[in-house]
Amino acid sequence: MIDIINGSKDELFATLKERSTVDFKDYQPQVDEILQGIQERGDEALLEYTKKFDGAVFTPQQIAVTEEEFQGAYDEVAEGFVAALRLAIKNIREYHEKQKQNSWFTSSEGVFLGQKVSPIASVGIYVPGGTAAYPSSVLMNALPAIVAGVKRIVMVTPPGKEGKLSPGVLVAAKELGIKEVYKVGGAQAVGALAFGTQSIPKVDKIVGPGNIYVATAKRAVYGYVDIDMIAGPSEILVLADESANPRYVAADLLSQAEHDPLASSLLITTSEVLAEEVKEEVLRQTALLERKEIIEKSLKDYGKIILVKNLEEAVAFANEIAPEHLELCVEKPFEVLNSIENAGAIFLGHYTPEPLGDYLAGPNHVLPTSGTAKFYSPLSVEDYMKKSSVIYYSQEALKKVKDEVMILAEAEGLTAHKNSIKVRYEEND
Ligand SMILES: NC(=O)c1ccc[n+]([C@@H]2O[C@H](COP(=O)([O-])OP(=O)(O)OC[C@H]3O[C@@H](n4cnc5c(N)ncnc54)[C@H](O)[C@@H]3O)[C@@H](O)[C@H]2O)c1
Ligand SMILES: N[C@H](CO)Cc1c[nH]c[nH+]1
Ligand SMILES: [Zn+2]
Repeated sequence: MIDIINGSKDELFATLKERSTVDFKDYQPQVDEILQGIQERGDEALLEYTKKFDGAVFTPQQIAVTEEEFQGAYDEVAEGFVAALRLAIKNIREYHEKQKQNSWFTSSEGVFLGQKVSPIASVGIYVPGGTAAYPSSVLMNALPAIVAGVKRIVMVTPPGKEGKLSPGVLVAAKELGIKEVYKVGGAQAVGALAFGTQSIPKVDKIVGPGNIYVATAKRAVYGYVDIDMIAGPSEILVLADESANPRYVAADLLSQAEHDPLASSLLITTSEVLAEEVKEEVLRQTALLERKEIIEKSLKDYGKIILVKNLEEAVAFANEIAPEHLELCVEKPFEVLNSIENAGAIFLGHYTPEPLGDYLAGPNHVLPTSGTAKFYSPLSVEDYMKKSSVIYYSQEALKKVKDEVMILAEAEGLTAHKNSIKVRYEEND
């Protein structure tokens, strides 16, 4: 169910290209119609689409999660869940605290310059919930916003047929103090956050991963609001030499395959023996897992084992693919790290499985996918902050540079610009 390719780049890149073009254009018309419905009819359309795509029937008053629903969720989560969540919150918060940028200012001879950093006022967080519920994505999206100081954090996530949200997702929101949670998902939720409805006031920015409908909607509303990035279906690339354990490698490949039929799981290895063993292990372990159908589809279409001659070739492949997650299951991972240029998150050694990063190591699990790690970075505190330049010149300091400013304005033919300098010295001279 997972093919071995012998060093041929072409076959691999053709598959990846096909995957990255399973794309927006096929879904755009339907998503545009949904967004237009939300823009024109607000809550009425939101409730209609929630019924159509999620099977949940609400009145406008039932969209927002109530305090009773938050409290009830604590009774439903498994033993140990809240303690595990609190450890994850601690690690993720500590990691993101280090990303916080401060305002800075400099001054000399009547000139005061600086950069004032402020949080974005309101942010909408999309927490996926179609085929699985993601309490961990609540933490990954909200904690950097909290660290940044965002005042209004709004969370949306799709309800199940009976109109309920996952208790784990609700507990995660409650633990972080998020009060505004709405039971809507898909493109209609993105539309509600971007344009506002009678029940959901609009936000300034929308963040968070989701399926192709969510990603297409985020792209479409960019400009009405800001967005973080298009974090699409999950990906893993394991780069392994003969020191790797085939059981661990197979398990890590399967961990991402279970997210989505469009997820991609790749192994690049220098060892033919390992390639064969991983192939067998993948079959053996899949039989023991629950989300077999998704895994089998994802591996059939986007699972590959690539045999290469040496580690240099493997690294070149990895940099070209720019995966969301890159595991370096090699004897000397820290040496290989130096040559990695493009990856959302890099996991070193045989005991740093990707799911550790998904849940509680500390770094963010919202990462660039589909090769966009060549230019995008993981979701971070910076995504929730904006900067303003600060400029002060004294009368004397302006006098020193007035001629140069007027020459530059003149060169652009902008006499009103020149005049704004000139009037100050006509009056005072
Ligand atoms: N990068 C990350 O950090 C990260 C984290 C978690 C999940 N993910 C990814 O997020 C995705 C989650 O997808 P999901 O589907 O489970 O949840 P989702 O919440 O993204 O999507 C579910 C919604 O899609 C809409 N929808 C479904 N079928 C539709 C249709 N035919 N027409 C219109 N709308 C439709 C529905 O409104 C539904 O509420 C997966 O691809 C997973 O890999 C990524
Ligand atoms: N691996 C996903 C990002 O691609 C994140 C996640 C959440 N829960 C489990 N995994
Ligand atoms: Zn995952």
